[in-house]
Amino acid sequence: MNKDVMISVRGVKRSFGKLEAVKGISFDIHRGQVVGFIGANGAGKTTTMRMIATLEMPDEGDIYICGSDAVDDPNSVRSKIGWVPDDFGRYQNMTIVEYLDFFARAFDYQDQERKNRIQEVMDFTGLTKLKDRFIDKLSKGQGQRVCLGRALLHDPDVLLMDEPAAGLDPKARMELKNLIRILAEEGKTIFISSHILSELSEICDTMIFLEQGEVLHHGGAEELKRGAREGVSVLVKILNDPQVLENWADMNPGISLLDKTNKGGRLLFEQSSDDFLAETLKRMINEGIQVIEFTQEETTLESAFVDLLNQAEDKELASK
Ligand SMILES: Nc1ncnc2c1ncn2[C@@H]1O[C@H](COP(=O)(O)OP(=O)(O)OP(=O)(O)O)[C@@H](O)[C@H]1O
Repeated sequence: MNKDVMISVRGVKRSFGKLEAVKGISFDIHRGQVVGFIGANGAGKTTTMRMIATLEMPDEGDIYICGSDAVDDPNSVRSKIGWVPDDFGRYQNMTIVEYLDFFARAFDYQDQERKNRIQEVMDFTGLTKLKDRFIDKLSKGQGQRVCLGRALLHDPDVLLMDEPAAGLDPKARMELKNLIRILAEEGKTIFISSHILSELSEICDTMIFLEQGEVLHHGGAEELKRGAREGVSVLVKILNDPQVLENWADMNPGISLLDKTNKGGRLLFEQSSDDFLAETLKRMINEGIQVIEFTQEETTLESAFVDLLNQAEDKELASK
């Protein structure tokens, strides 16, 4: 196997009773990459992450972390990964420093080396000032930093983060993003799940989209936007009844209504050339539509994702 492949998932399946949560997915993640794992609720993200973290066994398929087999050699895998779950067990009457000390001992750090490592991790995650606070009394963001700190104690090459930004306020999200950026610069391979697309696109090199247990897309944000839809979306506001715009789009091949708004709607033009747009606008006006706004929209990651889902649904319907 290529030495640069840090996470390799090959034909992995996992069912719970009759429910096929993960349906034979495959992907590779390379050294130093920050990869977003995106999908709706129930898409199978946590199940996949838990299998990579050796907390769940696949029914079929293989998972390798830095070349070690997650099924046959889970202990070796555990020493190479840092697992940041979406929440963690908050023991009572235990301070942050005691908590980190417990795990540092489990990782076999001795004496001064242990103290130094805990201090480094607390400095990095901004926990030094809070070190004597009880972990069951921390805010969501502080708790998330403790989770990250614990995951970093043994200096793993691979970091798996399940919904790390969920429930954080904007400042805490920004701080988390900065920490992820620094870790990526240090060469760590980071795999992060989330439903928040735009947020991940800022920090991820590539994204893997999961839908009902299958990989729909694996690539960069720009690639996704390009591949999602041909043509261009235009927001049109009119003075007439919005129904007029829908009727007009129905009669014009190559133009369709993406969605209605209270003042018009978003149209999809199959051709995106400026000439075609200018010609169409002229024709709309000549045909009695009182256009007050005509704005070409950039494809957002969210709309690209929705288009991708629609395309997948259309394909499924066509195959039935
Ligand atoms: N232990 C389990 N027993 C039964 N069903 C499960 C179990 N774990 C997950 N599932 C089901 O498997 C599917 C995938 O769940 P999973 O938690 O992996 O999705 P997810 O993409 O992480 O969703 P979310 O964003 O809501 O966390 C869901 O339908 C879920 O109900």
